[in-house]
Parts: sequence; structure tokens; C-alpha cells
Amino acid sequence: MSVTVRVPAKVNVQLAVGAARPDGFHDLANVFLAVGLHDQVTVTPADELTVTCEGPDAEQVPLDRTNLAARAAIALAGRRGIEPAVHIHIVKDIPVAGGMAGGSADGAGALLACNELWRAGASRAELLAICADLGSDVPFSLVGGAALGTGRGERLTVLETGGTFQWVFAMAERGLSTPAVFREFDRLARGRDIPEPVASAQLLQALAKGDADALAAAVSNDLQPAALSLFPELADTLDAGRGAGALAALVSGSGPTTAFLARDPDAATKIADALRASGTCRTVRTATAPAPGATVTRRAAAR
Ligand SMILES: C[C@@](CO)(OP(=O)(O)O)[C@H](O)COP(=O)(O)OP(=O)(O)OC[C@H]1O[C@@H](n2ccc(N)nc2=O)[C@H](O)[C@@H]1O
Ligand SMILES: Nc1ncnc2c1ncn2[C@@H]1O[C@H](COP(=O)(O)OP(=O)(O)O)[C@@H](O)[C@H]1O
Repeated sequence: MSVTVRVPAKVNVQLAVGAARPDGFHDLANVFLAVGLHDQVTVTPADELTVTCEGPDAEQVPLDRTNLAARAAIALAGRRGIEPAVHIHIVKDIPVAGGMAGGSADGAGALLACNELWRAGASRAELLAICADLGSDVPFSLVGGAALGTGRGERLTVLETGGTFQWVFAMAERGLSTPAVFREFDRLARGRDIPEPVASAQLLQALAKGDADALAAAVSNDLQPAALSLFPELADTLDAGRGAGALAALVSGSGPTTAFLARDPDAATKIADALRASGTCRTVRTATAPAPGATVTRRAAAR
């Protein structure tokens, strides 16, 4: 038997960052929106834990036990006192180190798939607790849709959305390290008072109404200055998208993927074409949000 799970990428429509905590993390008001760009994770019984990966960025994905999908399998097996004897295959479409939570998606996907494969019977609450141990973004990959993450982003409140939103994503030539971007945030914030992170009421209302113009007026990302400081060329990509009529242009999470909100699918195509022609990015994709969270798509008998 093998089990396949499909897991979405995310964009942060608000990322309010508080001061560094004693444990090194930052309190956040993190408004996540799952977008229709997916990784697929398939787990199959095997003699020992192995990981393989295919897709455009596959060579950048670690195939050892540091892979978040492997860590998820190890965590669940450990709780059940069994061996994580499973082969994990990842079909990767989410850019690596792009600020779109690709690794987190694979962690949540592998966890859900192993829970099915091993009939481990973990409840939603147990799965969410394991996700939070794996990383701040992993619970959202399981849940999908739209949610507000507080604490370090792992404590989720599901948000209603009143419609769909059209996005364009520009992937950069290289990645950015999430810890490095938070460190740069701290450096830029030195000597300033950092307010408590709070979700914007205007933004939550725009999501609830499905109003793209109102959402565009309310999006914000406190990590954007840090990402631009480490990767100044991203400003050219943002300008190219704005010039092509994007309602909003922002860095996705810690970057370096840039995200552009479009009024409708035609506008998204126009923005995507302009970004491709601009020569300021590696690849360009369009996607609709919100997308569902990690979902089992296939159960197959062993051959
Ligand atoms: C910035 C965000 C926005 O959604 O995502 P990405 O853009 O990386 O995808 C997240 O906060 C990233 O979450 P995730 O990638 O799961 O990070 P983790 O593994 O938990 O932490 C990696 C490192 O990022 C920093 N970190 C992360 C989360 C947080 N609230 N405060 C932090 O300071 C810490 O230095 C930590 O050691
Ligand atoms: N399954 C995975 N897919 C991608 N990266 C992974 C995975 N597991 C661990 N990693 C590591 O996590 C780092 C961050 O990757 P990723 O989650 O794609 O980016 P981000 O945190 O910016 O959303 C990568 O550079 C890689 O070393």
C-alpha cells in the first residue's frame, strides 16, 4: 500500500513581527493564505527510511534525516514506538528556500500520509502538535485555507474567506535563509521600539469579503525591508509587477519569492508575462487562493 498527499504553498498577506524572544524566535501576527501551487508526498513501506525528490529544484532538497518529511515520519513513529520504515517520494513544485513554506508542506504531507499508512490513529490535535514541533509554518500547511498564526506562527485561528484571489509569484535566482532574514530584521530594528504584532482588522475584513482591492490596500510584511536589504535586486522584480498593474506587490514571507495580487485571471496573465519579459526573476507562476490544506489524494495497493 502507498499513500499520496497533496500539500499547498502559502503566501503571507500580513506578517507583523515582534521583538526577538529569549528563545530566539519572534512573536508574529502571521496571516497565511494557502495558494494553489503544490508538492506531492508519497509514502511506501520500505526496509528503512529513505527520501527521493523530483522537480525543478530537486537538487536543492536534502535527502537525509534533516528533510522535514523525514523528520515528520520519525516524529510520528517515535510517538508510536515503531520504526519509521518508509520510503518518502516528494514531487516538488514549490520553490525551495523561497518563503512559500515548501519544506513545511512536505513535513505536513509526510505526517498525514504516514498516519494513514501506519493506521497510527493520530487525532487532528496530535498531528497539529507534531507539526508545531517540526516548524512554525508546518501547522498551517496541514490546515490550509486562510488562518492567523500567533505565537511564533504555530497557534492557528482559521479565517473565513469570501472569495478567491488571483496571485502571480516570481521565483528568484537564489534562495534566502529564513534565520538570516530574521537576524537582519533584528539588526535593522536595533535601537527602535518594536510594537506587539497585531492582525489588521482591515485585512481580515478584506479576506472575509473576498475583496481584492481592499486586501491589496492592507497587505504588509515586516520582513520585507530585511529581505530587500539582503537581496536588493528584488526591488526590480517588485517594480516590474507593479508596472504591469498588480494591485499589490510584496515579498512572500522571508522571501525571496515575490507575490503579486491581480484583479482577475486576465490581469494575472498580463502581470506574469511582464515579469517573464523583465528578466528580473527565474520563473513565474500564477495560482489561485485559498487552497485546501494537506489532502490524501491516492491510496494504492503495493505492487
Ligand atoms: C518567515 C515565515 C513566515 O511564514 O516563513 P518562510 O518565509 O520562511 O516560509 C515563518 O515565520 C518561518 O517559519 P519556519 O520556516 O517554519 O521557521 P522555523 O523552522 O520554525 O524557524 C527557523 C528559524 O526562523 C526564525 N524564526 C522563525 C519563526 C519565528 N516566529 N521567529 C523566528 O525568529 C528563527 O531563527 C528560527 O530558528
Ligand atoms: N522537504 C524539504 N523541501 C525543501 N527544503 C527542505 C525540505 N526539508 C528541509 N529543507 C531545508 O529547508 C530549507 C528551507 O526550505 P523551504 O521550506 O523550501 O523554504 P522557506 O522556509 O523559505 O519556505 C531548505 O534550504 C532546505 O535546506
